[in-house]
Amino acid sequence: MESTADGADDTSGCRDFRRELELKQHAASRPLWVCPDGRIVLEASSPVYAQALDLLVAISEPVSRTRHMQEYQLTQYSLYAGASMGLRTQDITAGLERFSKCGLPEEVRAMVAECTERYGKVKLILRNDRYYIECPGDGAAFDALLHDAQIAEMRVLRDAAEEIPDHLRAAAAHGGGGGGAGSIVGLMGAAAFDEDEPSFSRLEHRSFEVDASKIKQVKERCNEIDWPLLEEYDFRNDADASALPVELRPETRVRDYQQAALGRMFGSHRARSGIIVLPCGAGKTLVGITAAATIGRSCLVLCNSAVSVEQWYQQFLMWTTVPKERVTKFTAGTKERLHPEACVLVSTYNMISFPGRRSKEALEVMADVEAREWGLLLMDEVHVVPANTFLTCTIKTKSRCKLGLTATLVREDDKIGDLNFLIGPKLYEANWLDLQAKGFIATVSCAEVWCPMTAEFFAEYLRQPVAVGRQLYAMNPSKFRACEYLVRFHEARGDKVIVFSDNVFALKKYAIKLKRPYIYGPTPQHERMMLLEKFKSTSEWNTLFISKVGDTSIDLPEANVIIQVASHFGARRQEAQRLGRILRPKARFAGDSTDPPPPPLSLSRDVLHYYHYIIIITSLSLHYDTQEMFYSTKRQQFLVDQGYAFKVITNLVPDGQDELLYSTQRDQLDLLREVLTDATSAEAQAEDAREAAEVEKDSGGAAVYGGGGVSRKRASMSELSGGDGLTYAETSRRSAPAGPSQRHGVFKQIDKARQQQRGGR
Ligand SMILES: Nc1ncnc2c1ncn2[C@@H]1O[C@H](COP(=O)(O)OP(=O)(O)OP(=O)(O)O)[C@@H](O)[C@H]1O
Repeated sequence: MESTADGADDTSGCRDFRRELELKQHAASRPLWVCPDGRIVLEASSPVYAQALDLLVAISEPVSRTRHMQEYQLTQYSLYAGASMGLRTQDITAGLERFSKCGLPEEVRAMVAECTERYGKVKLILRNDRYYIECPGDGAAFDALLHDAQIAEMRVLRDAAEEIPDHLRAAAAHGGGGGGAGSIVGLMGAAAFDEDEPSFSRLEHRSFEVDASKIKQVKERCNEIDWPLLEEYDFRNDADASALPVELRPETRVRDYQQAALGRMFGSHRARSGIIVLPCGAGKTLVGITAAATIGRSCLVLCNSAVSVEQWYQQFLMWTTVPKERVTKFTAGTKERLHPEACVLVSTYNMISFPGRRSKEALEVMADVEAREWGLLLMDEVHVVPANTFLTCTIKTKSRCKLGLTATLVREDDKIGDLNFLIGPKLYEANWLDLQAKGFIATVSCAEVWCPMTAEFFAEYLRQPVAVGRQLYAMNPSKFRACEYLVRFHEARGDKVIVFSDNVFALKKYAIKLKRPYIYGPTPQHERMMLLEKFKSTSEWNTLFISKVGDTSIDLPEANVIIQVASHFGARRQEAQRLGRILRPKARFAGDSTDPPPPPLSLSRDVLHYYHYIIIITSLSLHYDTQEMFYSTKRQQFLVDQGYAFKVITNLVPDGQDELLYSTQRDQLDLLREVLTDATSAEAQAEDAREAAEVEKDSGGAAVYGGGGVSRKRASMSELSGGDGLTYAETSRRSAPAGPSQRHGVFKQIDKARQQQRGGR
């Protein structure tokens, strides 16, 4: 490899760090490679893997977590999260130094220092309907904010004495406040009791009030001047909010990873706002409910769809002792008034942010929602909510603490940064493979089935416009036969199969030809319920064809096989969500049952296995990728990064399967004619439009199906994780962990210095 003087290799994007990093003694027993650009590689086989992982989860973003090697990236936000959990600069550098095979690069030290010294030092507190900025014990932060002209405009000037909150005033009376209330903005020197420190140490609580209607601007400005706000709620000392009578039921057992996630939220005996990331089916709902029960104040839950509202409602009653009358729903179909005392309200993002005219009942509920100071705002599936809807919800509701829950902290619309900004840092992210190994989520085999296009379809594919091309690969006879083969194979094993097709035309054709039921947007609710019930509880139908309405609003706990025949573009989240449909292990395998976790996958018939197939059309010659291969690779990226290896099956259907449909050339040509006539028909197009509208409605306007913006390039470790020697080398330009524009200032300065050095040579 040709590399430049500083080790950078411009052609491959790789860098050779040998000159910069020197191996330490006993390097082999240390698990980390820490690169000067903040990338960290962790060896999963190390005996101190678990300890090193704990540190990395707290301070970095996972990029790729394959079975043997994992890659992480230090970012501004990840270090912010670490600092907000109480990790000090020296804790982080000492931890990295201890586990690193080489001396810690100066750049990394500088970045850790710069980010952690400032983050977590400025807090935004809601108290008695007023927002305060507090800088406990940090005079530099306080001075910087106090002297900032833009923040000065958003301050609220009141009488200084009024500024001191009751609990601090009481503390001051008992403990003797240090310093005096000095400035016109109510500078306080009151002492506070910190539960973290049993010695009752006194902290200087410098604070001032800011305009509640300008919170977004205040946050933005604080970010700009590098003093980001941390939202923390001292719920134990909140005498103003009435208590919610809620406790977890004695039989509720919170799993260890759920506890670990909650530990990150409540580590300082206060509630930190932020995001918890757990795989689908790992029990985010119980995590949210436990957080609500811990805070014990009014809680507003926002979800994506009415189906999720119902699930949250039921689970609140199932896991906790909260009186039924204290839990209400607010959806298009159910508009219950809030309990006048502390309560739980479950609603959708759309209901809260709806800009149009509302019914009288809805107006009344909304007035209650807006008037109340919520102890906790729980936001489910935060990664899918459109940025504006999200912003409106956070502005319309006043909450002391916000918790976002998600399975996939990836978006195709480049808005992930907004979540950090509007909710808070990521508090915890579970490792999918660890939960799989413990039996909490199912062990799934993933495979990409490659089917070469038949010659006649390929000739048309090259000639036809893109939209028709899509129908040609969705309806290709070789794909159809692969699907039919898999359906029959798995049905014969007693499996329950879901076939996903985003292409309505193909969905109907497949289902009708194979004589299996299908559900798509226009399927009436009662028919959906009937079909799902039959699928779940009888052996009459073991395969169900579903369009993308199944991504968000249909609960399919019985399925253990997913086959994907046609998908829209390259949304990584959608892929993960679909896999999530089968991740919930069936009762006998769940990690909290007394049964042992499932054995490693084999094809024995007495064990329930989970399969995720993606059938894609390849070009005849395999000399170039079809568009479908291109998008499929992009879609898999997230799962590959979670450690899933996709096996490639190139010869799925054995010879002599003549009983499969479209086995003769005549049948195939008939199909081609049918596709060419129907695919371009106005009816097919109208159908697609109806489907899109239906999905939009079901998901509460939250469907984000990404496309473009993809570049093919050699990626990091996920390249190595493709099954059977295949490399998965595509990554989204937008999702690349540390592109130049996302890099921290320290790295930018270093890059600039390097460029200047090079220029000078
Ligand atoms: N601690 C626990 N003990 C027993 N069962 C649990 C526990 N936590 C979660 N579950 C069960 O696991 C299943 C999945 O939980 P939940 O629906 O909250 O998952 P999720 O993470 O929200 O998944 P998705 O993203 O697919 O909605 C549910 O049946 C739930 O009751």
